[in-house]
Amino acid sequence: MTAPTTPATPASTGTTAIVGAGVMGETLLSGLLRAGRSPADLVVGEKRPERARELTERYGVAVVDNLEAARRAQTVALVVKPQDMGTVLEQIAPELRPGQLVVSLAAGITTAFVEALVPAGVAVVRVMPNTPALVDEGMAAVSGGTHATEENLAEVEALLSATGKVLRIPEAQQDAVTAISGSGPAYLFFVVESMIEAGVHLGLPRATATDLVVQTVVGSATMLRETGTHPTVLREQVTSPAGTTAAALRELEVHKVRAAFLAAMEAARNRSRELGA
Ligand SMILES: NC(=O)C1=CN([C@@H]2O[C@H](COP(=O)(O)OP(=O)(O)OC[C@H]3O[C@@H](n4cnc5c(N)ncnc54)[C@H](O)[C@@H]3O)[C@@H](O)[C@H]2O)C=CC1
Ligand SMILES: O=C(O)[C@@H]1CCC=N1
Repeated sequence: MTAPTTPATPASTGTTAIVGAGVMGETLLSGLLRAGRSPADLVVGEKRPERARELTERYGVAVVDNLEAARRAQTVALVVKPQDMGTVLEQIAPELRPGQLVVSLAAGITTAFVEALVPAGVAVVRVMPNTPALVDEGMAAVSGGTHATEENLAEVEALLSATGKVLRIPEAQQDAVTAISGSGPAYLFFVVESMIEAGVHLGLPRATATDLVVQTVVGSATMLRETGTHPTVLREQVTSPAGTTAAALRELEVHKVRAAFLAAMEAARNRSRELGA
């Protein structure tokens, strides 16, 4: 039996800055607040003024310019698009000082890229999170850069374990991890959408089809986690000889769904590499 992950309260690590408060930045921010961090210990850098106002109203956090965020913080989490990382690092570099920790959550961006743009003595950690962190069911993978210490990695793990499970991995695996757990929620939502549409096609009301699909996904995911049983075994348990499931699975094979997942995840891994090149 695998125990569900219990969100932990992050250790007190001084002020944390979140630069880039879009989907993932807000996910991190709200998770830290749910885990008991005080809004006074958090500071946000966000370039869209209307978004900045929204975050201050919703969470009571200070939104300041990026330089000020870097000045105030001990740990700076960068949650902008990979294409914006160079600009943001160049903006904040004058305020970064030895002993600070920079955490990049951007797909593809390597610790070497970040290290080349920050002063010597600034530690760098790379993270690939995912959006289920919004409901404390996130999956984050963490890799240390050249100068990251055990203490730096432990701090980032504590920050992220507030919103789900955390794995420490070699950085060489980060692009593949991005293709699995980083982008993975989108594949599952796509499957859910497809199943709901199919239910509607079979004549069910949309609301009924949605309830059936969502609970089936939650129940199946809970079985996987709580029993620890291999998915093949669980699938076989549903598949009666010459039954309905066998008929459906044959169609999934005919339509090459397995091959499609392999191609899709290779494409995501390759795109992650390109973003970091
Ligand atoms: N959305 C997701 O599921 C995941 C996203 N990520 C990574 O998180 C990062 C952000 O992604 P999203 O949140 O989806 O994008 P987003 O577009 O929702 O958020 C990016 C935010 O950064 C702000 N921004 C851009 N330039 C800025 C600057 N110079 N200073 C301050 N703020 C600036 C934008 O206004 C925006 O609010 C990306 O690097 C992505 O690879 C990683 C894992 C999952
Ligand atoms: O689509 C993207 O590039 C980001 C990284 C992983 C999930 N979303």
